[in-house]
Amino acid sequence: MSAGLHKLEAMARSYALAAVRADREGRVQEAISNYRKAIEILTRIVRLYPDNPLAHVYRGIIQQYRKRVEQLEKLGVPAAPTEAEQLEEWIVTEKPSVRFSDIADLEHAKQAIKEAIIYPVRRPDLFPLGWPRGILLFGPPGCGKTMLAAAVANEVDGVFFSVDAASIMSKWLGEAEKKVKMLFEKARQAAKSGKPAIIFIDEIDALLGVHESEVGGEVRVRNQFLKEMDGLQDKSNKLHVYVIGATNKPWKLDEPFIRRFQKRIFIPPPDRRARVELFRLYTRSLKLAPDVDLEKLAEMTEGYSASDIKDIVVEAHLRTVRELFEQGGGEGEPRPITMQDFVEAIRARRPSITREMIEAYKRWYEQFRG
Ligand SMILES: Nc1ncnc2c1ncn2[C@@H]1O[C@H](COP(=O)(O)OP(=O)(O)OP(=O)(O)O)[C@@H](O)[C@H]1O
Repeated sequence: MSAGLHKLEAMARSYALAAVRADREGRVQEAISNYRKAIEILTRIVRLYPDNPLAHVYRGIIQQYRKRVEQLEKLGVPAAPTEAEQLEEWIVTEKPSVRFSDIADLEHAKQAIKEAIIYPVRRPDLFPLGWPRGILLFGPPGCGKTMLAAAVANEVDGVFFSVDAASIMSKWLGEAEKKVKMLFEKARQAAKSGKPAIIFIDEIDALLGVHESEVGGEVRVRNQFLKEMDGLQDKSNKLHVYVIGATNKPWKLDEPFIRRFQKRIFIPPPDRRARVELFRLYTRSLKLAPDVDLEKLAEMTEGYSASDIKDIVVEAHLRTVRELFEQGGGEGEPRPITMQDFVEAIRARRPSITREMIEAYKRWYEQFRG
């Protein structure tokens, strides 16, 4: 008997037990939810393993649980959230406030994104051969991938759907596929109402999954995703739905996946000049002592990400605030931040990015330049 079947049966059993226990103890919502999960898994078992000798027993149990769920629902308890409502919880559709001008450096990435999204949104007539709908941002953590995606949505006055791939990979079999479908459906609806839709999927490599034992569940999520991407790319499709995927581990993506992201943009760690810009950006509203030399700080922070640099500035500033509370009772203003504050904040923090990481990104890019 397959390990997959065993695993499913064990899952079904544990939901069934939880459901019956909750039912017996009067916890109606919990009982309904566990019965439903047990039904879902048993249905899957029956579908995947129709020749299993216990299949007819499972069918009987499914019927029985369905009836019980109906009875419990009739007890007048508040309706459980619908599937659509549950699925909506993990999609963030906030309007981002970040703009390109808030992002230090990354000029080539900004330009590439303008050409891939902003120009086609504004003048689709200038792109008779079509344009890419999938854009992959890859590079070390904390260097602006999320910021860039949010800024694009803002610049085109679009609707921003931000999801984390790990949160799509729900532990309930089948649900992850539905989530992917629903995400694209919502984006298409938004685009039909006239606004460009930007789907941002962080850590997109997680969509490929790692647990092969889940009876093909992850393969189906991946296939659903590829199918949705193909739908967007269809030449006759004039809707402005774009998918921006971000990853720190592009080498985890397989070829069919990579192919759907026609545009691949490397988001590098900040170089010396960019680090000066970041220090300037983040110290803009702070009081600095005359000895603070931003060029020198940039020189000292090779290998630090943009996010690290922000944290260093926060820490240096915090030292002055801490002092004000510890020594001055919290009255008045903190003293200006000195070079020493920055140096100590840098010392207390390791750079997040190594030379080997950069080499690995470059090697990958050489192979899949887009
Ligand atoms: N180029 C940049 N200019 C200004 N601030 C930046 C830049 N890049 C990153 N930051 C700062 O670092 C934080 C984290 O950046 P962001 O979330 O965009 O990184 P990321 O590349 O998406 O990282 P991850 O892979 O960890 O999701 C931002 O909220 C911002 O404060």
